[in-house]
Amino acid sequence: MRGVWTPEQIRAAEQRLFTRTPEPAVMRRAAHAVARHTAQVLTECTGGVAGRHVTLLVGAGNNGGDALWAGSFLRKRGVGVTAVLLDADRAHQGGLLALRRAGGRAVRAEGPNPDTTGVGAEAAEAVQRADAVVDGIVGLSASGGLRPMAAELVDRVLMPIVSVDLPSGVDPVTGAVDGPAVSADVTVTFGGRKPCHVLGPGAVRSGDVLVADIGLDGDLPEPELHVLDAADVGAAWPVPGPEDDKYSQGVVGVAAGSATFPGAAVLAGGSAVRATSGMVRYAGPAADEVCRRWPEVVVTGSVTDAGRVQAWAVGPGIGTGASGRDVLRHVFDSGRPVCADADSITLLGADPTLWDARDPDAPVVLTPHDGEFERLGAGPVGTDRVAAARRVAARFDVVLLLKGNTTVVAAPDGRVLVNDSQQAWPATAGSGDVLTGLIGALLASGMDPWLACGCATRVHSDAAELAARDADGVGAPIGASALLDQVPAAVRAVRRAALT
Ligand SMILES: NC(=O)C1=CN([C@@H]2O[C@H](COP(=O)(O)OP(=O)(O)OC[C@H]3O[C@@H](n4cnc5c(N)ncnc54)[C@H](OP(=O)(O)O)[C@@H]3O)[C@@H](O)[C@H]2O)[C@@H](O)CC1
Ligand SMILES: [K+]
Repeated sequence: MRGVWTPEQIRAAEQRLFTRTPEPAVMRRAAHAVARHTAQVLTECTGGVAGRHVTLLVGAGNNGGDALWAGSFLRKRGVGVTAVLLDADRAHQGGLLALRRAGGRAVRAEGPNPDTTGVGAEAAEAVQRADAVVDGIVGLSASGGLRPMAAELVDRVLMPIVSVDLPSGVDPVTGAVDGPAVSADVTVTFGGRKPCHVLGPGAVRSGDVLVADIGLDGDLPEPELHVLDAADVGAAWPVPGPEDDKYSQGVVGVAAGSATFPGAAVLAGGSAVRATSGMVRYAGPAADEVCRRWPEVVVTGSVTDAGRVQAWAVGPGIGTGASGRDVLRHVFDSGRPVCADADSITLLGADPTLWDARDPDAPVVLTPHDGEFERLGAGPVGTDRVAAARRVAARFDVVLLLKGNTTVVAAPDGRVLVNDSQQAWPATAGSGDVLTGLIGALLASGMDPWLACGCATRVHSDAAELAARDADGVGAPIGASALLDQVPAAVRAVRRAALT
C-alpha cells in the first residue's frame, strides 16, 4: 500500500529532518532528483542531454529554488539553462547564485521588450526554444490557479514539462484546479506523494509521479491517504483453497433489479459470480432473467426466502417505492454486512428511519456518486472529496465509497483509500451495478469492508481498461457487460502482480 501525506505532514517531517540535515542540503537533494529526471526526459525526447536546452519557470519560493538548483546540476551536464523569473525580487538567492555560477542565465518574465501580453522577448524565446521545461512556479504553498503571467508562459510551452513537487496551479490538498494550471508530463516529488497526485484533476495533471528520497522516511507519520497497488489487491483477492467448498468462501445475496430494470440484477449478480467462487443467491423480481444468464446463481423471488448469506449487495434497480424500502429493511435487519448502492441510497436519504433496521455491529458500505451523496442529506460533495467522504462515513458509521474519476473510500475511523486509475472507461450505464456485485462478493468472503471497496474498485477500473483498450492501447467505448466479462482477466492480472 502506498502512502499519501498532506503538505502539513510533509512540512512537519521536514522540520524534524532539518534538525539533522541543513535545509540547503535537503533542497539540493530534491533538486538533484529533479535534474536527474529532467535529463531522462531530455534523453527520451531528443536522444541525449548535453547541448539540449532547458527552461526553468521560477516562482517566488523554495519550489523555484529547487528548479534553480536543478538547473545548476543540468548545466554541469552540458545543458543550456535559462531561468525565467516570475518574481525576480523574491527568487531563491542560493539557487540563483548556483545557476549563474554553473553558467546558466536568468531573465525576467515580464521584460525587456514585452509583447502585448506582457511577456518579455527573452522569456518568450527561452520558452519557445526549450527541449524541456521545469515548472518551479509554486509548490506546497500554492493557492488558486496560475497567475496571469505564469499562465501565459505555460500556455506557450510545446515540449515536455517536469513539475517540481506538484503541477503549479493545482491545489496541493484537494487536487482541485481553480483556474489555469500546468499539465506535467512528469512530476518529481519529495519524501512521499501528496493528495494532489492522486485526487481529481491534479492526478491527471501530475503525469508520471516519481517520488525522490530526501531522507524524510523516518520522520513521516501515518499517511493521510492510502493507494492500493495491484499486488496489494492481488494478495487480498479471495481464491478457493484446498479445504474450501462453495459455502466456506462466503455466500453473497444480491437484491437488485425489478420488472422494469432486470438488467441491474443480471449485472450485479453476474459480477458477484465473476468475483469469487463462493455461492451467489439472487432474490427479487428478475429471478428468471438472472437464472437464464447465470445458471449458477440460486434464485428466488423475494429476500424473505433467500436463505442464508454472509453479505448482501442491495439497491441497483430495486426502485424507490415501498417494495424497495421493504427489501432494504430486510437486509439491514439480517445482521449481515451490506453493500447498499443506487436506489438504496436514495431510500436512505428520503427516509432516515430505515437506518433503525440496521444491526449496529454489521458493517454497511454505501457507494454513492455525487448526486446520491447529496441525497443522503450531508450537503454537497464540494471540491474536497476526501473530507466529504470522511464526514459521511463518520456520521453514518459506514464505509463510504464516493464514486468518480478518482474514487475515494473512507472508513468510519477516518482511514481513506484512493483509486487513482485516472481513466474514465468505467463511466458507462450499469457499471455501478457491477461494482456493487464485486463489493458484495468480497464482503461475503469476510474481507475488511474498507479493503473490499478498495480491491473491488481497482479490479473494476482495470476490467474497464482491459475491455476498452486493445493491445496497442487504443480504446473504444464499452458497456457494462464488456467490463463484467473482463473481471476474471483483471483479477488474474492483480494476482500475477502479487505473485511476482
Ligand atoms: N522546506 C524545504 O526546505 C524544502 C522544500 N522544498 C520545496 O519547497 C516548496 C515549498 O516552498 P515554499 O513554502 O517556499 O513555497 P512555494 O510553494 O514555492 O510558493 C512560493 C510562493 O508562491 C506564491 N504563490 C501561491 N500560489 C501561487 C500560484 N497559484 N501561482 C503563483 N504563485 C503562487 C506565494 O507567494 P505570494 O506571491 O502569494 O506572496 C507562495 O508563498 C515545496 O513544494 C518543494 O518544492 C524542497 O526543496 C524540499 C525541502
Ligand atoms: K511546481
